[in-house]
Amino acid sequence: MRSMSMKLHSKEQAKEGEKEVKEPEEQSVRKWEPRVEGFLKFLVDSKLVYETLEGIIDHDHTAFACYAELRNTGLERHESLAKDLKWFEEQGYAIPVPSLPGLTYCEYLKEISEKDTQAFICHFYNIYFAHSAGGRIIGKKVAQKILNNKVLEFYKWDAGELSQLLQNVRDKLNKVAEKWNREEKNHCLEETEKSFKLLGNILRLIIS
Ligand code: HEM
Repeated sequence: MRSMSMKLHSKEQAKEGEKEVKEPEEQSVRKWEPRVEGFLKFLVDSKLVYETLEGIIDHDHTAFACYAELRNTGLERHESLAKDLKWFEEQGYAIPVPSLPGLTYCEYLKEISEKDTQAFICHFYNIYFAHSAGGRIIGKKVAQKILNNKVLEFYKWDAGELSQLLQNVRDKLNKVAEKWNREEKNHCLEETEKSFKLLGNILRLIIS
């Protein structure tokens, strides 16, 4: 899954990226000119996506037992995002309602979680791992440019060393995928592009 994702990065986003820059969020983060309003839209939509994802994982699905293996990984983000939004509110910012990119992604996640485990797992991987890699770079740059270097809860992992948390999840995902045949594995990989598109639309809110 990792190599599939790395190929879909632009050359400006990551060294291993292969895509030419076409969309604004594919430019180097150094060139971004974020504003708090856009960043808040991004945080609100991200909270909705993590809430949806974590709700699906926590819900008892008898037909999709593998989701239960992905509970309590320490990567969960919706509570930290709730704290960050509360902080912005206390600073006097108006918190926007969720916008189309977040709503669209959530609808899609709910839909595939019920009928397409392989696709759902691809999104699970990309959402958490994108945030821990590029997401942290973005968080740092945005904080430098518009938040006086404040480190938001979204970018802190209290459950343990991040590299170890990620490794545990990689192991769990590999265990889940061991049970799939080649066709199912390919189907999971093919979903990567969709995940880039949907997450890219949410990222773009930062510079909207
Ligand atoms: C501005 C946008 C982005 C930037 C700057 C960025 C940057 C990066 C960087 C620097 C890495 C680390 C490569 C390494 O290990 O050396 C990475 C990894 C990764 N990114 Fe992104 N990325 C962005 C957007 C995305 C999006 C939209 C997705 C998926 C929907 C994504 C998914 C991933 C994944 C899955 C990894 C691999 C993590 C792992 O398994 O270790 N990234 N990204």
